[in-house]
Amino acid sequence: MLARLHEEARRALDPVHHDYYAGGVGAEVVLAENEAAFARLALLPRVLRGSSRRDLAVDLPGGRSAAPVVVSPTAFHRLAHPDGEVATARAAAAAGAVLITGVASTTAVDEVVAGARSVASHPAVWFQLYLDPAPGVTDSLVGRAEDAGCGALVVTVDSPVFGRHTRDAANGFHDLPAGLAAANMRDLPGGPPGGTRDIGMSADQSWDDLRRVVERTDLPVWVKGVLHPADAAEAVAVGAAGVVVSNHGGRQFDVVPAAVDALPAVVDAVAGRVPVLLDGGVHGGGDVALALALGARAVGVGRPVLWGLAAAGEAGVRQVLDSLVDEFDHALALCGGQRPSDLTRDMVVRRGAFG
Ligand SMILES: Cc1cc2nc3c(=O)[nH]c(=O)nc-3n(C[C@H](O)[C@H](O)[C@H](O)COP(=O)(O)O)c2cc1C
Ligand SMILES: O=C(O)C(=O)c1ccccc1
Repeated sequence: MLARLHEEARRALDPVHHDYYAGGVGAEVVLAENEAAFARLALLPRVLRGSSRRDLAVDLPGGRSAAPVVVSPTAFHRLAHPDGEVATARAAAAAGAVLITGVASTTAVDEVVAGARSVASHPAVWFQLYLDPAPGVTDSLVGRAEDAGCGALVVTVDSPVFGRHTRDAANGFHDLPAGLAAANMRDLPGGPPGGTRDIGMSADQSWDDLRRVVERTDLPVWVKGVLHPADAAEAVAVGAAGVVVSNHGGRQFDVVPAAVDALPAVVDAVAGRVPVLLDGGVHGGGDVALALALGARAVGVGRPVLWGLAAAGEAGVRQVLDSLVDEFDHALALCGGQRPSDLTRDMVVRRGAFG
């Protein structure tokens, strides 16, 4: 299903935009590893203890998700489809999935939330942002997310500098086409009147800057892009509500481990104090089950959502989410589980190294 939608998306997209979505940094080692690492793992099902009445819902700081699959933040959805982030938001809300909408969206966050609300009364939409070098810009973005009705903030910390996307450099893709803009970056302090500020990233950001955000908002703050267990502990110490284990889909640094390989140590460091999400390389319900068994409360999907959006707009995103959830439900049944928390680490083995 996902492979077919990716093929349809490839046909629908400008090849340069397809490369932007699909690509990674360096030799794209990490991009490939994220999926390959799942394929190296296997599940040992438990038997004679399941149920035909399965409950997939998970409660997270910032909202409930009907299943442990959320939409990871990805940039520029109107490159994929004219309905852009509104289509994504409607599909996520209809599926009951948490949507993490990004600062780099081509639709302003209040319109994204309005899209979600047009199909569900209490959709969970979270806002992803970077720590801008100008604190006033970060504060304005947080205010926009709060005013829009977002349920949580997700601060991405794996981008002290922007990743060097190999395919974009080869294709000369650096700017959005005319008519599209990073809508959340309009009319910010220090920005051009009526125009958009560049999305700010800085190698000078510190845990103090993150703490400042935590202290200035009532929203739960997730920290996205953690791989080192000590950083996960630091995130908890500054008041993060949750941690997202992620290597940005292989788009930042090509020398890091696969996300799922970094997950267990982070789960151990956090020691149940906050929930842990994982994204990167999830492309089937079995991957969802593996990540949950290793301690993730839920997983995020980035590119699969973009493929659904490019292939068939809102209906395509819905197909991606529904098929992942349906596959996960089937996997849970085959593992003798009734709810996501029935998947435990003792059920995961390394393929070829069991016993
Ligand atoms: C085209 C694209 C744009 C992305 N933009 C952002 C972003 O603006 N902020 C962010 O935190 N992560 C961003 N990501 C990373 C995703 O949130 C997520 O970590 C990654 O895509 C997960 O891997 P997957 O695509 O294998 O599911 C982006 C990923 C892609 C593919
Ligand atoms: O492309 C990305 O991975 C990404 O994170 C991003 C960040 C800011 C603007 C555009 C994309």
